[in-house]
Amino acid sequence: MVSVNGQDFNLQLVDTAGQDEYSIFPQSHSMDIHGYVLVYSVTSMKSFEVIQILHDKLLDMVGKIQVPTVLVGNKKDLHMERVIKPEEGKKLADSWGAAFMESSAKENQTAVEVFKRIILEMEKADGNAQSEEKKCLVM
Ligand SMILES: Nc1nc2c(ncn2[C@@H]2O[C@H](COP(=O)(O)OP(=O)(O)OP(=O)(O)O)[C@@H](O)[C@H]2O)c(=O)[nH]1
Repeated sequence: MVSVNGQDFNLQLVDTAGQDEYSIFPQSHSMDIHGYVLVYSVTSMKSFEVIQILHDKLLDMVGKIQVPTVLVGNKKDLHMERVIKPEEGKKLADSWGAAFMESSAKENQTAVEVFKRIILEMEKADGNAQSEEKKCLVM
C-alpha cells in the first residue's frame, strides 16, 4: 500500500527476472498492467542499451505509442564506476515521455519514491480520476 497525495494505492508488482535484448515479453505482461518501471545500471552501458530495446518491445507488445513508465538509473552509489550521466538518462526518459530518477537499491533511499513516481505517471495517463482506493499493477 502506497499513499500519494493523501490517496491510498494498492500496488501489485510483477518482476521480470533476467530480461535481455533477446527476451520476449509474455503477452500476459500487457494485460492488466498499468505501468512499467524500467531499470538500468548507471555503471553499465550495455544495460542502458538493452533498456532501450526493451522499451521498444514493450510498446510493440502493448500496441501503444506511450505507456506510463518510470526510467530508473540504479547503482548511483557506485560513483567511480559510473558510465551513464544523469542527463543521459533524463534525455532518454524525455524522449519516451516517461519520468526519470536515479536510485541506489543498496542504500535503499529511493525504493518508495520509485513507486510513488509510477503511481503519478499512471494517474496522469488515467486523467487523475479520484476514488478512495486504487488497485494498480506495476511491472
Ligand atoms: N552497489 C550496488 N549494487 C547493487 C545495487 N542494486 C543491485 N546491486 C547488485 O547488483 C547485482 C544484480 O542485482 P539483481 O537484483 O540480481 O539485478 P536484477 O536486474 O534484478 O537481476 P535479474 O532480474 O536476474 O536480471 C547484485 O549483486 C546486487 O547486489 C545498487 O543500487 N548498488
